[in-house]
Amino acid sequence: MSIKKVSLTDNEGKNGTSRNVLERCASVNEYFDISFKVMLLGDSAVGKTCILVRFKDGAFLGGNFIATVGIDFRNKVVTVDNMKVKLQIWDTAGQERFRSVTHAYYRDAQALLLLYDITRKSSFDNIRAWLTEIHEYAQKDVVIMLLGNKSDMAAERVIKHEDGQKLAKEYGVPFMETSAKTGVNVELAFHAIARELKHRAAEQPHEPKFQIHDYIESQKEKSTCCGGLM
Ligand SMILES: Nc1nc2c(ncn2[C@@H]2O[C@H](COP(=O)(O)OP(=O)(O)OP(=O)(O)O)[C@@H](O)[C@H]2O)c(=O)[nH]1
Repeated sequence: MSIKKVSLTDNEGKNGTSRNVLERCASVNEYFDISFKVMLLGDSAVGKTCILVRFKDGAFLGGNFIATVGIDFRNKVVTVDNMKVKLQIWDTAGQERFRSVTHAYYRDAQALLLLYDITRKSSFDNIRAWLTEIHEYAQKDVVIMLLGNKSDMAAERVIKHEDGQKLAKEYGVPFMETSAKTGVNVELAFHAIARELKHRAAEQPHEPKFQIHDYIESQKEKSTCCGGLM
């Protein structure tokens, strides 16, 4: 699989990425009605690339860990209420040395998936610092979702589900635990984001406001047992 981890370095700057983007845009011709940019953020090795690969290709990138260099993206079109919603999903490098590169992309994102690793406390402790960066660089109304990844690693867990929930509540953002390995809640996370963004963009005055928290709770069982998200 060719996704990982090479697109631009500190020295290449934004031009390297623009070229990359144009090449990819030319090759993407799947029909869509509306398009949004989503970014994956969080410490190195929390599983951002694996979550993206699971969602895009339905596969798990096991084996040796190779850190992302700079930033890369993949597109996926999902259907929301008969509307084709294209998610352009940016996978960022979690390593500190790439921060200045990734900051430049925050302001274009309509949604941010912020990940920690349930087996690594430091990745959870750093979530507050990530949220501070988000508030500094992202759009004010950006949709944020907190994900505790690697939920399949029950024996190594150090962050309780309730702790993730509590932190998310403090910041008023939706939360779920995911596993790129088993696929648990991965589709659901992206579908909830797509739905929230679509409703914001195409909201009718007479329609009740979309409630992302309620949607997630109502769909959780379906996504794990039957693969039938609505
Ligand atoms: N068991 C398990 N391992 C995972 C999961 N997600 C990722 N991993 C492993 O964790 C390591 C890091 O995953 P990546 O997706 O490369 O992490 P990343 O956040 O993209 O890292 P950077 O590119 O450095 O920012 C890899 O060895 C993956 O195989 C998961 O849900 N479960």
